[in-house]
Amino acid sequence: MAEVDHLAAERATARFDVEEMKVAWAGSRHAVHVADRMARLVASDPVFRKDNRTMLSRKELFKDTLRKAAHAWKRIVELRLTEEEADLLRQYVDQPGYVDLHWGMFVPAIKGQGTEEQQHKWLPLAYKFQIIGCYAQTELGHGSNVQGLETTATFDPKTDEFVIHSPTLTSSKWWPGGLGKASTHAVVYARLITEGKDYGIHGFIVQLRSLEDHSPLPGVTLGDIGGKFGSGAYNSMDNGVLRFDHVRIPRDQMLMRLSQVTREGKYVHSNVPKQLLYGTMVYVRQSIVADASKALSRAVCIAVRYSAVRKQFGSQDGGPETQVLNYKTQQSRLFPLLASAYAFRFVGDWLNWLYTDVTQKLEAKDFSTLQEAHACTAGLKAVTTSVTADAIEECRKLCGGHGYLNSSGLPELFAVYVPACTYEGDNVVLLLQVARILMKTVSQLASGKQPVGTMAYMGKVQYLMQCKSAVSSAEDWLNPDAIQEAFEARALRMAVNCAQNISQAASQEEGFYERSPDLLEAAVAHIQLIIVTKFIEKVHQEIPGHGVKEQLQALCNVYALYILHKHLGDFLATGCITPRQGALANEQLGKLYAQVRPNAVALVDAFNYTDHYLGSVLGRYDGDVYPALYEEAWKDPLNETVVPEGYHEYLRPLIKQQQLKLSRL
Ligand SMILES: CCCCC/C=C\C/C=C\C/C=C\C/C=C\C/C=C\CC/C=C/C(=O)SCCNC(=O)CCNC(=O)[C@H](O)C(C)(C)COP(=O)(O)OP(=O)(O)OC[C@H]1O[C@@H](n2cnc3c(N)ncnc32)[C@H](O)[C@@H]1OP(=O)(O)O
Ligand SMILES: Cc1cc2nc3c(=O)[nH]c(=O)nc-3n(C[C@H](O)[C@H](O)[C@H](O)COP(=O)(O)OP(=O)(O)OC[C@H]3O[C@@H](n4cnc5c(N)ncnc54)[C@H](O)[C@@H]3O)c2cc1C
Repeated sequence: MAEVDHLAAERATARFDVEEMKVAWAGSRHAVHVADRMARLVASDPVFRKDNRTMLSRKELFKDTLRKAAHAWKRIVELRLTEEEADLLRQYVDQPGYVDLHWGMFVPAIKGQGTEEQQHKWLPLAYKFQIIGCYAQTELGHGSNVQGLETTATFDPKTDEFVIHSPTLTSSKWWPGGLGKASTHAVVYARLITEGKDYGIHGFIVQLRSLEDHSPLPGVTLGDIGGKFGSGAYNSMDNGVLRFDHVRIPRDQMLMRLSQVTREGKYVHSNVPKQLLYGTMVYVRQSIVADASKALSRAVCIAVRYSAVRKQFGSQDGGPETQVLNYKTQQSRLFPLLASAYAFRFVGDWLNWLYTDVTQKLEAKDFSTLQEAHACTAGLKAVTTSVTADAIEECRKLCGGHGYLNSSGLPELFAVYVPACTYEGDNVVLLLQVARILMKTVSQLASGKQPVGTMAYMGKVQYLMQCKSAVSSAEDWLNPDAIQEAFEARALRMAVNCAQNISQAASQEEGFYERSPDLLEAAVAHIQLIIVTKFIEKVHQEIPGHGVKEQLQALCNVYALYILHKHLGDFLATGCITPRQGALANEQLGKLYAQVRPNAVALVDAFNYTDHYLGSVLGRYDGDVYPALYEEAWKDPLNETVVPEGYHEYLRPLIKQQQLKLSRL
């Protein structure tokens, strides 16, 4: 706790119990406690220092990442941390590195696609870090189009081996995190060829480097693909390039849970949907949604605290200046982002539940919810990451000039976060997947097939296509049914409009292609409906703690009405609401901002972030921003000497030359 609390007055105006809000945010009292312990463990350990990160060279940064990963592992073993604790500890270390891919994709790929025997063999090695793995799918020539990958795995029945080969330059694996320098093994996705036939993409466990001296194995060419956007940020990760020259692996290193190749070379596909091959991506997409709320809440925490400290204008008569947080424009830019952080947190929890439920059904050979899992993970990943990336940049602007300093933490957060819009599926490509499923659902309505899950609202097509909102005052927009109906009608009407337009094209495929910009918007409307619905459902639950439910209710309304205001064109064009009702929603939004204002600092305190994790002089818990900014500036390597290096070579001769010229005049 800080000695001087410059934000004490702000904290005193909160109308709710912050400790209970921490529980609502984290999910349980236990979750608050564990997260708190792990965050403090990391913050108090000098090895995990990160304030100098943006000043390190790429090589220094990479070595620092290796050091932190090794130290984190040492602490996890020494303290016998549980899986939950270890995950949190790694999260608070807050530096992307090979371990993210080892635990986040390599292990899940083996768990999801390996047979029991394969799991038995490989997982214990991975769990103890006797091998380090990555996920090598994307190639130089293809990322989005997984079916277009070119690497081959040709079965050789003579030796009972697969021959892994990169036939072209574009078949080089390109991007996998951890591949460039750290991994000893990879799950490699390649075209399976046996008995002269190409059976498409399958996963294979391939050793890449020696376990003795880390040198690449014969036939394997490996390296890092080069520096990436921003200083520090994702440059701690060794995204890599990999080529194979007829590398042989035993047949049993093909991941054989979904399909097998027999000793004789026969291809056998189990009676399961082939899309299960994409299971690891589905798993990571749902975790990315949970991460979006973390990244967004960090940015919002910094911007809210700083906006409460920063004062500008309003004191002509010598009185106090205005806190920038009191400007209505600051509130209308910032509070929807605060509400979005909470909205993404709750939809992330729900998505995690859905994922677990679908996984259990898959175990029981029930594949009926696979499409729902794909649509929800793809769509929510796309919307939450796009919003979060834009929001971090907005928070930087909300912090004025100081937001542009590395010490604000925002440039690095933006640089590290923005590739989330691309990795694990480009957001446009993923939204088009959602749109395809929407079009399929609309086309099935005529046959009387009742849509289920998050598409169930489409079953009310007769009503939703013609309903008119009953809102007649600003307060009417506080009724969740009014919000729900408007969002459902907008999403359905946009989808039906697209379907009608597509049906007029020469073919379904051509219509889909021509109408894809509209389809993207329809997919976004559907996903926003899911987020709003899950927030409303959350607020309907019993939520303990003085004032907590009321605050969440207000944030839920802010989120919904902000989306309505921002996409008013959709709501009006589809005739769901009138211009007057749109204006009433905006009026209510202004009232909600006033309600949020006294609670704003406490609402970001509820995220319970340590100053170490926030990594921002502007977002400090104690609000003592100016001395920290001043002190931080002097730490820059440029300030190590009063006269800069290069003065004698470049500045002095220039100045002297000009002086000489002037003296001649
Ligand atoms: C200050 C800061 C300091 C540091 C801070 C530190 C941290 C910052 C904070 C946060 C960081 C954030 C997150 C971190 C967490 C994790 C991320 C870590 C690292 C990132 C690693 C990245 C890895 C990767 O990118 S791996 C590669 C991913 N690649 C892709 O996603 C490729 C995308 N393409 C596809 O998925 C597919 O090709 C396609 C687009 C879906 C098309 O597939 P195709 O087979 O061609 O199918 P279609 O013909 O379109 O469809 C056929 C049929 O299948 C259905 N389908 C498709 N996919 C699925 C599926 N997954 N599941 C189920 N069904 C599916 C489709 O609907 C269709 O069905 P139908 O036949 O019924 O119509
Ligand atoms: C930081 C980072 C980490 C990564 N880590 C890994 C990893 O660990 N393992 C791994 O295998 N891969 C990894 N990747 C690769 C990543 O998964 C791909 O870059 C991603 O899936 C996008 O594919 P692409 O690069 O082929 O983009 P492209 O598909 O080439 O996209 C280019 C443009 O084309 C558009 N586009 C493409 N197809 C369509 C379409 N059908 N309709 C309309 N527009 C379209 C896209 O919207 C985009 O604007 C990583 C990438 C990054 C940036």
